[in-house]
Amino acid sequence: MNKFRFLTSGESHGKGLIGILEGIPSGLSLSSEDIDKELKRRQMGYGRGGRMKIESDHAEIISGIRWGKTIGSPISLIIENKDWKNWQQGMSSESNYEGSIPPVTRPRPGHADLAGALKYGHRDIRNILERSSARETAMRVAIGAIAKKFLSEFGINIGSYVIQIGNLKISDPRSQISDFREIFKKTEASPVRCPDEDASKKMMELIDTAANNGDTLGGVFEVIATGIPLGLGSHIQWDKRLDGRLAQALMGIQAIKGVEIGKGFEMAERTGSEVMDEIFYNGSRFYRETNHAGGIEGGITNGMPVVIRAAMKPIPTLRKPLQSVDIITKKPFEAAYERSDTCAVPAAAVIGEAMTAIVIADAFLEKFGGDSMEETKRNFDAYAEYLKSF
Ligand SMILES: Cc1cc2nc3c(=O)[nH]c(=O)nc-3n(C[C@H](O)[C@H](O)[C@H](O)COP(=O)(O)O)c2cc1C
Ligand SMILES: C=C(O[C@@H]1CC(C(=O)O)=C[C@@H](OP(=O)(O)O)[C@H]1O)C(=O)O
Repeated sequence: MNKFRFLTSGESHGKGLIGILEGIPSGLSLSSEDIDKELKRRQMGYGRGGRMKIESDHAEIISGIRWGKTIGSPISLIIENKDWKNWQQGMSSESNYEGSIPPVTRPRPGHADLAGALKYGHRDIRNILERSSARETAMRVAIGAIAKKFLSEFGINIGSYVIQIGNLKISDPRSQISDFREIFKKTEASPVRCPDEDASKKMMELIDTAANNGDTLGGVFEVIATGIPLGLGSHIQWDKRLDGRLAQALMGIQAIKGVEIGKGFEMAERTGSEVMDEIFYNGSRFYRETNHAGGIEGGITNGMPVVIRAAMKPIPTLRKPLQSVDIITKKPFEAAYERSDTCAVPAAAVIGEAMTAIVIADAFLEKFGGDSMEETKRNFDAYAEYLKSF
């Protein structure tokens, strides 16, 4: 990733999150409302725990935007952690507060706790869990919102929906409703971000049952990017392939354990004649009648919508005790529980959209990037003309 670069910093219960991004051309209209509406979508979703009642995320724009437009310099953002007020001493950078809260010495299975403490030489696991927390994804969604706004200027839109919670799967919504806008509208109306109304209710019941049993759930979501021009990514080197770049970006979300493009794993059990998308020509352009490939062949977009699925494991912190060993006493204990999400697949889907937008914006800038929006549009329009005349 190089045309669109970003870094985040910030601990879950620290003062806040910081993000710096570079690569957005000058002249893109952008406001903090554009970003906050995506932050709000990430915070909603049935199954979240007590922390989401404390936070109400807002991105403050620190640099890179003047009078509502990008100026071409790096954009930096801050999102405050409202929970910080409860942690001012425990998370202070000042040495005189050392020891003001007891160290965390009990590693939670399924978290970075044990491996992180051993690797970084910490006897207080808080030094690991604060950064491994998915709180950091709020900033990724803020940065993704900027990527989305940029892409929307070129007719590219990115949405998502949940297709599975625990073992409850819905059949592919794209096989029933052909208009993506309709699928996304139904999704936004569902507390679990699932376009199937009946399944949404059953998914909420499953989440309630898991919570009552002190247990947690994972699931699967799908991200769709429409309006994608043919020719993003490349076959010429492993790290330029767009499918590989998307897989890394999605897998880089906390608790995501599987990613597939198009029919993905299902392709492995079918014959070639069942899953290749045949090519047709209608007198003015090449087209496909199917999209099993999920819009990418040979690492290059082929003009069809890009379709990505990601599988999320169940939330690792459970009210039901799990066996672990204290890193100081070396004695077994049953993990204590304070608060946690029961299921965060709906939120992960919104984060998946953001990561997809970031990767696609990067590939888009590689192909069409100018220093200003005007120049980028000129490059894009010239390419569209070239494709028409091919
Ligand atoms: C939106 C979101 C919310 C999450 N909330 C929690 C939570 O409340 N409690 C928890 O134990 N894990 C939660 N997780 C998962 C952990 O962050 C993740 O499992 C952990 O950092 C270990 O990383 P890994 O699962 O990728 O190995 C959440 C993940 C996401 C994406
Ligand atoms: C704070 C967020 O998610 C958190 C991710 C998380 C984890 O372990 O990943 C644990 C929980 O935090 P806490 O331990 O403070 O209750 C979640 O609420 C967020 O999404 O903004």
